[in-house]
Amino acid sequence: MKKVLSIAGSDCSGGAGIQADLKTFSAHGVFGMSVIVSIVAENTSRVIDIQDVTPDMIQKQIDAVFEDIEVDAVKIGMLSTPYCMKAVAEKLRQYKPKNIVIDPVMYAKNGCPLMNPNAVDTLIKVVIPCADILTPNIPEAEKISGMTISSMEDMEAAAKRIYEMGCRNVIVKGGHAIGNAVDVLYDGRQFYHYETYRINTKNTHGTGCTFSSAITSNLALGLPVPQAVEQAKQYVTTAIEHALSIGKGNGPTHHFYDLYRNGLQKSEVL
Ligand SMILES: Nc1ncnc2c1ncn2[C@@H]1O[C@H](COP(=O)(O)OP(=O)(O)O)[C@@H](O)[C@H]1O
Ligand SMILES: Cc1ncc(COP(=O)(O)O)c(N)n1
Repeated sequence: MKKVLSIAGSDCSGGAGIQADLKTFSAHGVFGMSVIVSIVAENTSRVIDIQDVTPDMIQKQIDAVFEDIEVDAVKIGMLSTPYCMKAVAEKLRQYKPKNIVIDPVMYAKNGCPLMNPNAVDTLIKVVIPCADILTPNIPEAEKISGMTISSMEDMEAAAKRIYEMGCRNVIVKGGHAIGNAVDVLYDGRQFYHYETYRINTKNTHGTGCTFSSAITSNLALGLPVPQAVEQAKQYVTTAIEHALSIGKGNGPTHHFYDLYRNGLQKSEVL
C-alpha cells in the first residue's frame, strides 16, 4: 500500500483542504495521512475564522509521521503565514521525501483569503524551491510571477517564470479562465496542455485540492509526471461533473470510488 501525506488546512465543511485530500487519496487506493497546519472555520459560502497551529506543533506532527512511516508522496496545501511555511520547509529539507506536490493556496472559492498577503515573499523564497510540482491557479500564478495572465501565451510565460524560481515542474491551472478548462504543465523543457470542456456549475469548492491530491496519489503509485497529471485531470473533471449541491454557496467535488476505478462516465480529456 502506498502512503501519502497531506500537509494543509482543515475545512470543517468537508469540501476542501485536508478533508478533500483524504477523500481523494482513498479513491486512488493509497493510504492517506494528515498534518494540520491551520483550522479553518469555513463552509461553502464563507470563511468565518482561521486558527493556525503553532510551528512547533506542525513540526511535531511531521516528525510523528516520518519517524514511523515511509512516505511515498507529500501534498502541501494551505500555509497561511511565513511561520507555517518555514516550519514545513525546514522539515521537508530534513526528511527529503519524494514526490512533493505544492498547491500554493491563497483564496477560498468564495474569495476569502487563506494566505496572509505578506507571505508571498516567503512562499517564493522558501516554499517553491521544495516543490517537485507546483500547481497555482491563474490568480496565484499572477501573484507569484508578477505578470497579468489573459491568454494561453501568458499562462506559458508565467509557468516559465515560476519554474525559474526553483520548482521542478509547474502547472498553471485554467479553472479561472474563460472557455475550455486548459491546464499547462512546464517541466523546464516543454509544455503539456490538458484540456476539457468547461463544466457549467458553481460547485467548484475543493477543485484545486482534489486535483493536487490526485496528482500526488498518482506519483506515489509510480506514474511519471505527465501521466500523473493527465489522470488527475480526468479524476478532477469527473469529481466536478458529479459535484454535490451541498450548502448555500459553492458545493464540493464528489469522490466516488466506482466512478473512477470502473471508468463509468469518466470524462475524456480532449
Ligand atoms: N468549471 C470547470 N470545468 C472543468 N474543469 C474545471 C472547472 N473549474 C476548474 N476546473 C479544473 O479543476 C482543476 C482545478 O483548477 P482551479 O479550479 O483553477 O483550481 P483552484 O481550486 O486552485 O482555484 C483544474 O484541472 C481546472 O482545469
Ligand atoms: C482549508 C482549505 N484549504 C484550501 C482551500 C481552497 O480550496 P480549493 O482551491 O480546492 O477550492 C479551502 N477552501 N480551505
